[in-house]
Amino acid sequence: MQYRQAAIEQFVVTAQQMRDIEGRIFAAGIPVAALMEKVAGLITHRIMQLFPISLSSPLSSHRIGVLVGPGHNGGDALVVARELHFRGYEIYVYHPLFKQKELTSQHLKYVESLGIPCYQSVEKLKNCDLFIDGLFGFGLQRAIAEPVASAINIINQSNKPVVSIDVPSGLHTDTGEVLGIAIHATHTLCLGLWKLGLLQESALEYLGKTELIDFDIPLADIKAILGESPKIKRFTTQVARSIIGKEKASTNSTLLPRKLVTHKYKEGRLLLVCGSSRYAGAAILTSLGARASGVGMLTVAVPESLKHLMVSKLPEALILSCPETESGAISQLLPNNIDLNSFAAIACGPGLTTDAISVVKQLLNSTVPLILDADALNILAQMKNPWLEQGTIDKTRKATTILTPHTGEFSRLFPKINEKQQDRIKAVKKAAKQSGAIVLLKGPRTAIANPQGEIWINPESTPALARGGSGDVLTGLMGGLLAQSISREIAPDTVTALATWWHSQAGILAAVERTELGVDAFTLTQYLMRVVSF
Ligand SMILES: NC(=O)C1=CN([C@@H]2O[C@H](COP(=O)(O)OP(=O)(O)OC[C@H]3O[C@@H](n4cnc5c(N)ncnc54)[C@H](O)[C@@H]3O)[C@@H](O)[C@H]2O)[C@@H](O)CC1
Ligand SMILES: [K+]
Repeated sequence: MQYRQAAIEQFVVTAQQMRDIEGRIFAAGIPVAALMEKVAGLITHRIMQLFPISLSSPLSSHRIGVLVGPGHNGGDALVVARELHFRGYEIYVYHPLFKQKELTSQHLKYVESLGIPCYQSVEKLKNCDLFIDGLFGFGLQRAIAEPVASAINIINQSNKPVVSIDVPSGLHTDTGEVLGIAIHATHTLCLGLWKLGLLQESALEYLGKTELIDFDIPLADIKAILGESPKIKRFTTQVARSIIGKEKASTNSTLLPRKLVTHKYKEGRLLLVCGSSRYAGAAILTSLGARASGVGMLTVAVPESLKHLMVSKLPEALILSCPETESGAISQLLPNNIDLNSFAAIACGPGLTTDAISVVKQLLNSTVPLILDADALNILAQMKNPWLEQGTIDKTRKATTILTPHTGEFSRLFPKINEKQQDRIKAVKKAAKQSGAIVLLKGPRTAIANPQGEIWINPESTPALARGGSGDVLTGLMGGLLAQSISREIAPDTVTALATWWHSQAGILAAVERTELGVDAFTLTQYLMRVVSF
């Protein structure tokens, strides 16, 4: 993949950043109208690919309703309307009574002069087969009012495909929040750079298939606004491949290829602390996740009653049987005389139950990179550890700490940060700053923040992963990758994002073959390796 394309797919902008970038290119000399022509030409081309006029079907199946708002989103839509008209599509325009921007108004005048029917009632478009939504883009400032609200409702009820230009009209460009009502698109063609709101969960059901239309904004202008190393990035497949590194010569910073001269301890030494007599399966799933990471040496600490089960399921792992509480949780790790600091990474939590409190305390005292998940997070929340509010967890521990909560665990850990707000990205950023840990907030668009405010967003996932045990697999996989990353100079937040991407891609792959109902957590572990055998 070209450098430009790879970079562009990672960048994420707010409406204001997009305005600032746009301001720079206009100031540099490109006329606004010229840019609109260029962008609309690219949109036209893409729509013709998605909805081609076939010679065998009558043209009437290509009646397109174009929804035109007052700003330049409406201007884009009018240029697309004009071009599709010339290419043989039957076009009908809806433009509610608005004071239009000058350029938009000129395009409307020309479209009308071509004899394209233009209406102020959306009812006139009821026979259209497809709609193009150019009501509002990143200039939407307030809730959508009548008559546009009713028009959007009618379009949504039509069950016809809708292609939204830039963002589905009605969504807030930054938070993805619905301002009154929003278009339910089947396709969103995002212009130039990914808008932050399209990565927020509140937007997901409105977006349909999303793609970026790159219109050649110079990288220098993007970097002038976002900085040399932008704070918020999408963790794309290309980023993942560059870290896994199968195709490159070993640079000491990729997982593959392995060095010819190596040994198991050099390839990561991981300790998993998981399971209880009540949740034995969690220990198995976590371990199978770790196995798929390729980690050199896996040690799993479980309550003694699980030892035989674990040995039978994971013959390659060293199983440490630990004394257990009456409830069947691990009571302590120490009697095994293990030196916690000899591990490259530790992952703790799945199936632990909250009775394993002394174990979590012991692990927090280690100086090894530590992932805390599931019950380890609940224990941490119960401990009301002041670190969580003083931004010092990593400094106090003297090693990286990664917290991987889902929504419920997040609100227990960080009760003062209201994650139920629309903006999960802001919430995870605050949590990382407040605790000093790397925080991963799970969901359909998992976000990972480090204490410096750098954020990775996983841009693709599947609801097939909304299933018990799926998170345990992630913890194991992440642990295995973290253990291998230590000698490879891969930043821990990048490893966290890589594990998230890998886990989602395995879910997507499994769901394609088995439907979204067929991806139980054990099956998921069987697909992990296939993600990287590209
Ligand atoms: N940023 C770029 O580089 C480019 C942007 N272009 C297009 O321009 C769009 C942005 O254009 P604009 O800034 O004109 O913004 P919009 O087209 O999103 O609309 C802004 C207009 O809507 C009005 N408005 C806002 N909220 C309203 C509401 N709730 N009810 C009624 N009226 C409301 C505003 O007063 C303003 O007139 C982008 O989304 C994209 O489609 C492209 O033409 C080319 C390149
Ligand atoms: K739109």
